Amino acid sequence: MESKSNYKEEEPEATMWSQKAWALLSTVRSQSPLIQCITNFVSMDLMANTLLSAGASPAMLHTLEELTDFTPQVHALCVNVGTLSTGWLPAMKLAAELALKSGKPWVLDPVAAGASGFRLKACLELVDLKPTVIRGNGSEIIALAKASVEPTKGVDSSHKSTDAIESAKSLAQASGAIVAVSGAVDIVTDGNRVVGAHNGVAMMTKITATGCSVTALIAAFVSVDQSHVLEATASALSVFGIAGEMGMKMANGPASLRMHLIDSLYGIDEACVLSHAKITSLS
Ligand SMILES: Nc1ncnc2c1ncn2[C@@H]1O[C@H](COP(=O)(O)OP(=O)(O)O)[C@@H](O)[C@H]1O
Ligand SMILES: Cc1ncsc1CCOP(=O)(O)O
Ligand SMILES: [Mg+2]
Repeated sequence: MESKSNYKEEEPEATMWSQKAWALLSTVRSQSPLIQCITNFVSMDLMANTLLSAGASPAMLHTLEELTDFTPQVHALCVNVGTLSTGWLPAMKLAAELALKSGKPWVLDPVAAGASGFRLKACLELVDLKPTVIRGNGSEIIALAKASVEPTKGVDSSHKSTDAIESAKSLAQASGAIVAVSGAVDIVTDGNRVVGAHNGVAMMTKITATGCSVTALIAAFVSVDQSHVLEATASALSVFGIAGEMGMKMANGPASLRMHLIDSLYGIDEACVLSHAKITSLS
C-alpha cells in the first residue's frame, strides 16, 4: 500500500488552498449544481450519494434519445467508461459533444483504459471531445498517455500516482484537459503546474467506486468555478479525502467507512476543511 507523502506545510499556500476548498464546497452546497452522470452500474449508487451529500444534484441519465433535451440543461457532465458497451458509447460521445457545444464542463473517468483495445480506443475518442478534466488512477493515466494496451489489474491501479506525473503532464498538454491522478497523493496538473492533494485514507481503495465518485465530485466543483479548473479539481479531491479521514475515525472496515464517508461529506464544516485540507504545489 502507498504510504502518505512527505507533505510539508507552507503556511500561506496551505491557507490559500484550504480557503479555496471551503469556498468551493460552500458554493456547491448553496448552488446545488445539476450533474449528469453517465456511469458504470457498480458506481451509480455511491456516486449519486456522494453528489447529494456534497450538496449537488445527481442525474444518472444515459439514453441517447434524451440527451439533446437534457444535457444542455445540466451544470456539468461526468462520463465514466467502467462498464463500457457498444450500446452506451454513442451516448457518452453525444453527451460530451452537447456539453462542449453548450459550454458546460465535462469530466472523463477512463476506468481501466489500458485493459483492452476497444476500451482504449473509446477513451481516446472521448479525449478528442475535449474533456475539461480527466481523472484516473496511475495505471489508467499512464495507459491513456501512452495510448497503449497495458498489463492490467483491471479497474485497480498497479502504479503509484506519483509514477504517473510525467504521463499526466503529457496527457494534459496533448488534450488541453486538467489531468488528475488519484492515489496516496492525488496529483493534479495542467501540463506545467503540478499540485498534490494529500488527504484520504488507504481504506478508501477497499470500497468500490470511490474513484468514480470523486470524479463526479470534481464535476460538481468545476461547475461552480469554471475559470479555475485546476483549483476546483484539487479542492474536490482534498474534500473527499478529508471525508474519508473523518469517516475512518468511526469505521470498522470498508462497509462502515462507505457509510461514514458519506455522513462526513455531508457534515464537513469550515473548521474541518481549514484544519485538514493538505494541498500543495509539487512544481
Ligand atoms: N493509499 C491511499 N491513501 C489515501 N487515500 C487514497 C489512497 N489510495 C487512494 N486514495 C483515495 O481513494 C480515492 C479513490 O482513488 P483510487 O483508488 O486511486 O481510484 P480508483 O478507484 O479509480 O482506482 C481517492 O479519493 C484517493 O485520494
Ligand atoms: C469494479 C468495477 N468494474 C467495472 S467498473 C467498476 C467500478 C470501479 O470503481 P473505481 O474505479 O472507483 O474503483
Ligand atoms: Mg476508477
